[in-house]
Amino acid sequence: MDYLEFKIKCLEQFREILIAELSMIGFNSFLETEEGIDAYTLESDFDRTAFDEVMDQYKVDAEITLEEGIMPKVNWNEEWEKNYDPIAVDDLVYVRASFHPSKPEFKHEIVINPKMSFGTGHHATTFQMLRNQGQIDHQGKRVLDVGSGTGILAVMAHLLGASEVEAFDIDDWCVDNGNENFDLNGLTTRMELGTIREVNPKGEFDIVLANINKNVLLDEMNIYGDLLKNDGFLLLSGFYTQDIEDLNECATPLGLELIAQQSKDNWAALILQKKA
Ligand SMILES: C[S@@+](CC[C@H](N)C(=O)[O-])C[C@H]1O[C@@H](n2cnc3c(N)ncnc32)[C@H](O)[C@@H]1O
Repeated sequence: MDYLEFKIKCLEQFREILIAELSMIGFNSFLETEEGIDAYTLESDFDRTAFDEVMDQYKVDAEITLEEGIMPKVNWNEEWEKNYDPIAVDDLVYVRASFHPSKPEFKHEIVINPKMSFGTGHHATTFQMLRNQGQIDHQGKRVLDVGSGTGILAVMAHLLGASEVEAFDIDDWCVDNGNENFDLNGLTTRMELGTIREVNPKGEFDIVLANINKNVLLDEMNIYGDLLKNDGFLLLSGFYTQDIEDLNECATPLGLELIAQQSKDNWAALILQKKA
């Protein structure tokens, strides 16, 4: 898959609207730069007419100048080999890429080819989510993974014996990558695209996993609570240690009781349990 790259110089106050307009015509990644934005789209998704229309509309007011190119083909395996070492979470699980040798001495092993998605176990949030999953009985349980990224937590749930795992993410690059990782780890479930409101998961879950960010978690906490069975577990991360209180204040009135908390590199992770 080739990605097209557009380096768009523009006035600062037009960045946001240009990102919104380009998102609507299929661009899926943006980098804000000193001079404007770099925008990326899959070559196969690119609609030249729609793009030219957006540029024409804002060209004068936003003082746009444009440079267009194809993102150099990346040899992902080489990139990963340079940047991605395997990682062990305690003695629970060994996370590696497909080009790393296996380590049979670990109880569980996850193979993640992360491409551009978040979730290799190196970040303190993912690491602690995996560790907390290891504390919870997943055997025969129904698990929901919100903001699944590479799919690493969904894979962990599967390895820990979950009978059903549902996963979704708002980023379609993650969905493609997540499904590749599900294939690599023997999960037949498919990652879906969207927010929890759009995906609208059905039925109740024993475990809900959500490593996203403070604002999304606060906004969606009542939905997680509604989706949980009584005594079910909600595992959260993606926020700083100083935000634990805010998260807990939002969770408590929903009947979600904080039963464990930890921090690593100032990133927090919580285990909450739904009480009847
Ligand atoms: C911090 S990463 C976590 C990825 C993985 N679950 C892990 O633990 O490593 C957060 C993920 O949530 C996704 N995301 C952000 N907002 C979201 C939302 N409202 N609903 C679903 N996914 C969201 C992002 O695209 C990203 O892949």
